[in-house]
Amino acid sequence: MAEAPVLLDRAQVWRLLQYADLVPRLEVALAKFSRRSDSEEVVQPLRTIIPLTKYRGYLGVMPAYLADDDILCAKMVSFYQREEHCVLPTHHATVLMFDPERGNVTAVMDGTAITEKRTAAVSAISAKVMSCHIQLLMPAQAQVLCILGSGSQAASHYEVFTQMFSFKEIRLWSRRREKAEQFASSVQGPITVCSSAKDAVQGSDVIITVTMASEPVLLGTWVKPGAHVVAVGACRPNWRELDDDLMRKAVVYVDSREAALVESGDIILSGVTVFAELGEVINERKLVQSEKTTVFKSLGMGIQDAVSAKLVFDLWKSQH
Ligand SMILES: NC(=O)C1=CN([C@@H]2O[C@H](COP(=O)(O)OP(=O)(O)OC[C@H]3O[C@@H](n4cnc5c(N)ncnc54)[C@H](O)[C@@H]3O)[C@@H](O)[C@H]2O)C=CC1
Ligand SMILES: O=C([O-])C1=[NH+]CCC1
Repeated sequence: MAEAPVLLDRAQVWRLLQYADLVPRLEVALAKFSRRSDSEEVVQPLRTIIPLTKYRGYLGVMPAYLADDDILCAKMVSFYQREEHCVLPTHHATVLMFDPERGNVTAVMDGTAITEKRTAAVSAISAKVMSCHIQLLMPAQAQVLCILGSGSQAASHYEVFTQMFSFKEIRLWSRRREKAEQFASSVQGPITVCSSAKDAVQGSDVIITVTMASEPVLLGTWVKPGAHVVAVGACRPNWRELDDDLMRKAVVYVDSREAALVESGDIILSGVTVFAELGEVINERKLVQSEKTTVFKSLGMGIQDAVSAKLVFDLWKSQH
């Protein structure tokens, strides 16, 4: 009989998952993913999405297998478009880890914390990894960071971007100003709440969009040439966060080409061509066009959850 799975709640996952450990593992996983071609080393089907139309929600199922690392994992994530004043969370996720040899479940853990931290870490990698190459995706003298949205992803992005980079100024805009003010008063650092997205964006070097919007919240005319945009929301083929103008003038990077062409409204509806996967840049198969405005369109991948969950589980085992 297999042992009962270990159960790890949000607080345990949050405590164990530290960016300093997570970022290098995600870089390796992104690189492996973009070398996948016909290999069985990384198996990650497109996620299955079940629409929950009457609740304006979706359930995503995200399995992944990394053969060399012996990681077999599946995340289930639900997400909802809530009314502006609704206080219910918009995302819930659970991760199951399996023993790939025997097939039994070894751990069941909170996947919401994993989703928050791994997404933010990958966004930071889009800025950091490319700045390790001679060409910079992130402007070399980046001084102003702008965050549009003030929810869970805004918080994790704020955390990792302030740990990994030194911005002189951080601007925050949210459609509900009081939420942005609450957020700003809960963190340390040079943060200013802006009254409009345009005010927050103009002159910013790095712009992160972390909203549940389905229409553009970021317009190309506001964006400083050469800025780096990290587009994290809009994960449905008919949702947008960025307008056509921005998409068409930027060089576009993604986490997964297959997913981008099926799930990203910003890419599908603007008709732009994806220049590279982030993993292709890490593998030095694609260069970064530093003088141009760049967009990293993130959708989230099962392998990111898998390496994060493995890290959490290994740390938990080492302490028990
Ligand atoms: N790329 C990835 O790997 C992942 C992407 N996401 C996406 O990131 C985005 C943010 O997620 P969370 O912070 O967890 O959500 P959240 O619900 O905690 O925060 C959402 C923020 O968007 C704002 N917002 C909602 N509707 C808006 C609209 N129409 N216009 C402007 N702002 C609006 C809210 O006021 C709030 O500030 C979502 O689109 C989510 O699906 C989430 C997880 C992983
Ligand atoms: O990767 C992920 O978990 C998600 N991407 C968009 C919503 C949830």
